[in-house]
Amino acid sequence: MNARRFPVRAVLFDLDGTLLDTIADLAEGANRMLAELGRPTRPLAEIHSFVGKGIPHLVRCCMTENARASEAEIESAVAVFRRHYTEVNGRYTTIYPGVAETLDAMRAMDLRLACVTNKAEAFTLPLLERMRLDRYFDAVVSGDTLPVKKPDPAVLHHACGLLGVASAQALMIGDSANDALAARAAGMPVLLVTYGYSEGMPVDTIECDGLLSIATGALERIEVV
Ligand SMILES: O=C(O)COP(=O)(O)O
Ligand SMILES: [Mg+2]
Repeated sequence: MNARRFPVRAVLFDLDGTLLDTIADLAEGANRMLAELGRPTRPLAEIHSFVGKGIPHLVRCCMTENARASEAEIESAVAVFRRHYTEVNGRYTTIYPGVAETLDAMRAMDLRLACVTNKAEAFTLPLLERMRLDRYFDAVVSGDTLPVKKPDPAVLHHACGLLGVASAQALMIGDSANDALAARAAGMPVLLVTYGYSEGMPVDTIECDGLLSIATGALERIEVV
């Protein structure tokens, strides 16, 4: 049976865990931070479960999960993380299979494309350039573009405003509950990839409009209007 196609003029993509596999660089930045602060480093799988709500949240989890840290220590740890992550951002990052083909096909369909990420702008823009993905996007909304991040729907409305489309004419493609909740609240359909980072939650337990094992699967779920 064919799944329902969503009538769309734009597609909004999450970044970490959806377009790019960035976990090795995030874990390297986090562990360099922990080592500098004289704290035990953490396994990659644990850091994986901390990714999704932006850098301040990642650093807070690294500092407080089975450990203690004051607010002042967490705040200065964010600055340490940012210094290390600036050095490693993109070093071990890879593009997931099917992503470039999907973006090429969507551009050929005249869809407007945006990247909407909780990653801070200082890391998002150089990473998109380094991975040669910047050329696909008509708009990029990062974790510190607005005072709020996903799951707040304001970031998706903001991206649609930049693209000049109504939120109801856009499709969100992400990997976590932050993407799904933001899309639901913004009144747009959402598909989740099964290969990304979902904060330790099984992705098939997150309420959404469908799962994608590879990004190209999205092409069968849209109809350009
Ligand atoms: O920075 C994060 O924690 C996650 O970023 P994302 O929104 O691109 O998945
Ligand atoms: Mg993500």
